[in-house]
Amino acid sequence: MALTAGIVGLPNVGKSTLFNAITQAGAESANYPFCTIDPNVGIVEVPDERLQRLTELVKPKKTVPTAFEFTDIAGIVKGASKGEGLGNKFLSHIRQVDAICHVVRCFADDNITHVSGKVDPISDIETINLELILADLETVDKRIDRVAKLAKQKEKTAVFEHEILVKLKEAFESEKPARSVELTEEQLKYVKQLHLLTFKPILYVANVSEEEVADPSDNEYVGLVREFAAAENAEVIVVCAKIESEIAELEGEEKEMFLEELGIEESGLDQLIKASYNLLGLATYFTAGEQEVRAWTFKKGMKAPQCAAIIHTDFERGFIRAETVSYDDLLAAKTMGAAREAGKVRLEGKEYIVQDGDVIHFRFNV
Ligand SMILES: Nc1ncnc2c1ncn2[C@@H]1O[C@H](COP(=O)(O)OP(=O)(O)OP(=O)(O)O)[C@@H](O)[C@H]1O
Repeated sequence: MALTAGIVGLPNVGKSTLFNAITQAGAESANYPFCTIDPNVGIVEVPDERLQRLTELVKPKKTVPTAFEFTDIAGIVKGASKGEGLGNKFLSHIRQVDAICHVVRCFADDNITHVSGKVDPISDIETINLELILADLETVDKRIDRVAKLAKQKEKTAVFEHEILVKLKEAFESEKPARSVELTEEQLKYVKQLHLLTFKPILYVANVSEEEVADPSDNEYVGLVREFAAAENAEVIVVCAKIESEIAELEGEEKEMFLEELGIEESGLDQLIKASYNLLGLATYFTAGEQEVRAWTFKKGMKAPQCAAIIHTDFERGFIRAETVSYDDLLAAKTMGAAREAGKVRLEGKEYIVQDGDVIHFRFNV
C-alpha cells in the first residue's frame, strides 16, 4: 500500500538538500520491511505526539512509529515534456508518485545560480506546471483520438469519455491543471484512472534562508507562493532546507533547544511530513499492548478488516471484530480497563470504517 510523495522542483532550488535531510532523519528500516529500498526513496517516521502519550500510559517494552516514503525526482527543466533534459524519464517518475511536493526557491543568494537567472518563484512554479500540463495534454489527445469516432456514433461510454476529455483539453490549453476542473463523482472516477500528472494532489515547499525561517512574513517570495497556492487550494510549507539536515540529526531535548534557537516550534521537515501524509489521504491507528505500542498507517475510508491486514493478512482472513477505543477516550480513562468500564470500548465489525486515532485490538481466528 506504501504511498509516496514525490519531491519535484527546478534545478538548484534545494531539492537534494531537502532530500538529504529526509534520509538523515531516516526511519529504522528494519521496522518497515514493506518500504522500497531505492536510493531515490527516503523513509521517514511520522511525528505523532499521541504515540508518546500512549507510551507514557501503557509503558510498553517498545514503541514503533509509523513511516512513509518520499521519492526524489531529480531536475525537471523547461522542455521536459518535449524530452529535454532527462525529460520523459522524469515525467514517468512523477507518474508513479501519489502526491507532489513542489520545492520552490525563495532564498536569495547570489552565489547560487538560478536556472533562469533570477529568483522568481511564480515563474518557477509555472514552468514546471506547464511541463506537466503539456504531458497531460498529450495523454488526453491520444485518448480523444481513440474515442472520437465511437462518440460520433453516439456510443454511450465513448460519449461520456469524450465529453470529459474535451473539458480537460480545454483546461490544459489555457494552462490550467486537471485538478482545477470541476467534475461529477462519476467523471472523477474516470479521470482518476487516466493517471494525469496535474490531477495529483500537490503542496508547495517554500525554501527560505536560515534568517527568515522563523518569520517568513518579510519574504515577498513566500507571500507570492502563498497567493498562488491559495488559488489552487494547496498548502504551503516554509522550510530552510539547508538547516533541516542539521535538525534531522538531533533528537529529543537537543532538537528542541536547536529549534528554540532558530525561533521555530516544529521543524520544516516535520511539518512537511505531516502535510504530505494528509495530502495522501493517510491516517493513523494504534495498537497498544505491554510488548509494543505502535502506530499504523491506513488510507482514510478503510474498513476494519482491511486495516487489520496491514498488520498481518491472517488478521483479515480470520477477522472477528475490532475492539476499538478512540485515543481521546483512552487518554481520559487512562487505562484500557477503565475505558471499558466507562463503556468507551466498542466492539466493531467488518463494516466499521476506522477513524484516525483509533486504538484497536483485533480479535481474529485462523
Ligand atoms: N534555504 C537555503 N538557503 C540557502 N542556501 C540553500 C538553501 N537551500 C539550499 N541551498 C543551497 O542551494 C544550492 C542548491 O541546492 P540543491 O543542490 O539542494 O538543489 P537541487 O534543487 O537539488 O538542484 P539539482 O536539481 O540541480 O540537483 C546548494 O548549494 C544548497 O546548499
